[in-house]
Amino acid sequence: KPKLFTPIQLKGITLRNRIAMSPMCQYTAVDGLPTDWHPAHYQSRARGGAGLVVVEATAVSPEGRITPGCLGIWSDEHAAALKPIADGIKSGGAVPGIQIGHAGRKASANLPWEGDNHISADDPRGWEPIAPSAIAYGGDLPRLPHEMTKAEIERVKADFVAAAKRARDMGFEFLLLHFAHGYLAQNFLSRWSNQRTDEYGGSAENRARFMIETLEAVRAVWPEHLPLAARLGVIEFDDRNEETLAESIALAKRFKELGLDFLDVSMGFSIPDAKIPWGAGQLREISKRVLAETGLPGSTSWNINSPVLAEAMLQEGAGDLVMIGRPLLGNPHWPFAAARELGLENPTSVLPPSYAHWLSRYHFA
Ligand SMILES: NC(=O)C1=CN(Cc2ccccc2)CCC1
Repeated sequence: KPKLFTPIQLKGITLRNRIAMSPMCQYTAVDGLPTDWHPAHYQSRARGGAGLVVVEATAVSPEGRITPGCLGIWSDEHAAALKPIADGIKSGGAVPGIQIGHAGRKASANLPWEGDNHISADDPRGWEPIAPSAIAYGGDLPRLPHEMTKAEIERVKADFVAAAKRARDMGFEFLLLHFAHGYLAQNFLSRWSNQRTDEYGGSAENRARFMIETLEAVRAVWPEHLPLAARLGVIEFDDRNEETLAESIALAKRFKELGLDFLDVSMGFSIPDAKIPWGAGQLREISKRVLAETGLPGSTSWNINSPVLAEAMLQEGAGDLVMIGRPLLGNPHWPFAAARELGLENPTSVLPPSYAHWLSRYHFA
C-alpha cells in the first residue's frame, strides 16, 4: 500500500493521508478579508482528497501582508470571515490548517502578476515595511524598511499570539508559523537582513531570539492536542550553506524542546541572488538530514512534481507528509490521480461518494 495513502496522527489529530496542500498566496483578499474565491479554492482541494489543507500566509497585522491582496487575521472580523473556510476544509474531509506570518522587509509589494515589485513609496496603496534592520532586500524589492524598535518587536510578537488564538477559536487544527522565505522572522535569523547590535542581533542565539520568543508565546495559547508547526528557511543557497544548515538544525532542536510538534523544511530566500538549485524534489536531501537530526515529524515542498517522487520521499524519510503546492493548483483532484498512478486499490476511495460512486462503476476495457 503506498505510504502516501496511509493515515498519520499528529498530537490529537489524524490525517487521512500524507498529502498536504502547501500554503500558497492567492492575492485575492480585500483589506485582508477573504472573497468568494477562498472558500471554493480551499474546499475543492479538501474534496479532491488532500489529508491536510493549509490556508495561505495570513498576516498577523496589516503591515505584515506581502501585498494588498493578502489575507489577514488581525481582527475578530477577519477571524470570523475565515471560519467558513476552516469549516469547508473540514467538511471536505481534510484537516484545516493555516499559516500565519509577517512579511517584514518584503511587505508592501504589487501582486506577482502586476509587477511582483515594491509598491512605490508615494503610492497610497503601499505602506512602509518594518524589519530588524534598515536593510533592503534588493532586486525588485528595494524599499528600505524601518528598523523595528523594541516596542515594535513586542507588538509583533503579541500580534502572532493574537493570531494564534483567533485561528484556534475559528476551528483551525494545524498552525504553521511562517519562519521562512525572507519574511520577518527569517529577516531576524539571517545575517543578510539583521545587523542589530542589541539582543536581537549578532550571535546565532540573538538572531533566533524573535523566532524562539514567538514560538514560546504561541505555544502557550495553542492547544496541546493540536499540532503546532513551523516552516523554517534552513538554507539560503548563498556562500555559507554548511554554517546556515548547522545553525538551522540546532535551532530546530531548540524548537522541539520548546514544544514545536512539526517542522516544514524550506528555504531562506533572504537575498535576490541566491543560487536556488531548482529541480524535482530539490530539498529532498536537505529535508532528510534536518528531520533525521532533529527527530521531529515534518515535511518539505518544492517541485514534488510526481506521485512517484512523493512516495519515494516519504519512503526515504524526507518527510512524514509531502507539501504539494502548484500540482494542486493545476488539479484539485491530484490525490485521485496519484492514487491511480501509485496503484492504490479503489483509487476512487480518496474522493467523496458523489464522485467516487460513478467513477468506480460502468467501466469498459
Ligand atoms: N508566502 C510565501 O511564502 C510565498 C512564497 N513564494 C515562494 C516562491 C519564491 C520564489 C519563487 C517561487 C516561489 C512566492 C510568494 C509567496
